Amino acid sequence: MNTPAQQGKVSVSAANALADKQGGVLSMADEKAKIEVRNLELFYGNDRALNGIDLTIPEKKVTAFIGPSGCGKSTLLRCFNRMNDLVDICRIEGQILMDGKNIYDRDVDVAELRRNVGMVFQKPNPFPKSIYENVAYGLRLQGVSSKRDLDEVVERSLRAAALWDEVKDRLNDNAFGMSGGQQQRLVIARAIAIEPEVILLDEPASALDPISTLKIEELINELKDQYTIVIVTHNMQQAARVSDYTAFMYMGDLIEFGDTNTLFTNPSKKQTEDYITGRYG
Ligand SMILES: Nc1ncnc2c1ncn2[C@@H]1O[C@H](COP(=O)(O)OP(=O)(O)OP(=O)(O)O)[C@@H](O)[C@H]1O
Repeated sequence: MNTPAQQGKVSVSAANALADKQGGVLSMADEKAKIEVRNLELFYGNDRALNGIDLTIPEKKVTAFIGPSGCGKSTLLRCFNRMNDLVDICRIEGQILMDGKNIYDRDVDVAELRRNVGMVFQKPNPFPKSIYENVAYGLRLQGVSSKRDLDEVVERSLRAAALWDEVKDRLNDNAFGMSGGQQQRLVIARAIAIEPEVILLDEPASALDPISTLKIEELINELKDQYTIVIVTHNMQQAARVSDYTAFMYMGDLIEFGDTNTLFTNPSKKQTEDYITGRYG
């Protein structure tokens, strides 16, 4: 159950975020599993980047991956929509179940998987098209051509991405004319437009100014009622502010996973404590 504070606006500081969450300790026992990672090993050539990860990502919650540079956060995230398939030297062992089905089974349609699992990267990557066409892009690919249907989805997606009011009068302008923060919300609107169930965010705010970062964090908080969200972040305060659950990784291992509040205030492993108190990383 979310606390009222979690359902409301995201606090500005990590301290407040954690204070807001007091009394609302979450338990995986109450969650529905969306993604189950089972004994996942991942190799780049002969180098092992993930060492037998076991982890369950809960449905319609925000899960953050934290840990020092190179510990495997992005690598693990990219397994969830099989982005690593694009890396020739990458090989995986183990399983990733989404709604109980192994997404690495031979009969899985990878294009369909990627429609269902949207991804947003560190650097906003709008297409060199109008704001409208960026959001309509995925639908057009699916063969939707009715202007009324497209208009409706474009507006709904831009509203969901908290961007509609800022752009409704310039939908035909090129997306490159938007600020970085607006571009990132546009990319999120583009992802939402094709109605994925899972949204992967790989350091979505690290290239943005503090105000744009706050908007993205508020947006994440609003989207989690509808989507399962997994976010990689270097910023521990951000993880504390936006996530319900946090996974701490170190050198390809999952060291600790649990309720964000507990992980940041009462970690069970010394390595987690050392990291969150800034002793390394
Ligand atoms: N395409 C690739 N080819 C070879 N090795 C890779 C590739 N991508 C990542 N690695 C290696 O895998 C390990 C994990 O990298 P990854 O980018 O997943 O870590 P990370 O925790 O996300 O780091 P950062 O926070 O710096 O982004 C690192 O040793 C990295 O060098």
